[in-house]
Amino acid sequence: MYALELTGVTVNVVGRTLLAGVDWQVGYGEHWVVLGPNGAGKTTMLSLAAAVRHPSEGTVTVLGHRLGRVDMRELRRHLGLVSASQHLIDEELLEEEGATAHTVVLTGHTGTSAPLWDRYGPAERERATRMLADLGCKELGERPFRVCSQGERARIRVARALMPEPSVIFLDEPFAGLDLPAREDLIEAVEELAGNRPMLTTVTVTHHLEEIPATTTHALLMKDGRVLAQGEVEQVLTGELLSECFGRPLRVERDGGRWYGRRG
Ligand SMILES: Nc1ncnc2c1ncn2[C@@H]1O[C@H](COP(=O)(O)OP(=O)(O)OP(=O)(O)O)[C@@H](O)[C@H]1O
Repeated sequence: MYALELTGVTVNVVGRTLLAGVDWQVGYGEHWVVLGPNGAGKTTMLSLAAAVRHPSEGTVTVLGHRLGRVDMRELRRHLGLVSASQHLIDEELLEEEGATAHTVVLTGHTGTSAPLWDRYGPAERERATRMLADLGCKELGERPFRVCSQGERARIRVARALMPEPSVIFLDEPFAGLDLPAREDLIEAVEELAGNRPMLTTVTVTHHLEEIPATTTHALLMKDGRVLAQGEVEQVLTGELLSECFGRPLRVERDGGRWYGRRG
């Protein structure tokens, strides 16, 4: 059984096709990167796999449950989504309330923007502290989220998404806007998550080869709402396929498990 399975998936909105004929299978414990130019359909595909929206045609099966036949809210409890474009929590509200980083992570337990204090016991508080530690930011626990840097917030968001012990975590451009040290810290944290949680499945959308964690096992390239290539990362991240995907000659190099791209 796959963690995620999309078969013949199409997404149409008025007058436009955002995805067409997408087939994709993600096994448990695999770590995928999804690449493609702006507007290729990456976020749209993620929102299907993360049980946020339904396809117009085709089937989407998440953790063995077919969308359309399952309570999406219940299913989402087993999925962690960190996305700049799909705000799942009202961070402004948390900032206004002066919520600490620890409180923001705790809200991941209930999947709410506001903390539901009567739902958090010692076990949840302790877990929130552990999730912050796993993301390398234990010292931020009592710091107001409002004053945390972009890099710190990025890690706090991932810690929050891990609170309900999801089977799959989706990271939609998690490194956007981070400076080099913050980016490297988050990449290292994602690599450690993959290393420490053998059953966790991850799907990361990014624009830059430099941002691909070394633990990535598979890659999928999108172009114009279609899947151009998918499979094991070494087979897919080639100069030839990336040049076709982005529409200009590109060269790809690998060093120490990480990927680098430049014009060809
Ligand atoms: N509800 C909608 N109605 C019309 N067009 C939409 C809608 N949602 C998305 N689109 C369009 O669909 C295309 C794919 O969007 P999507 O956000 O999936 O792309 P993406 O690959 O994630 O892009 P980016 O790298 O820029 O984030 C874009 O051209 C976008 O403008």
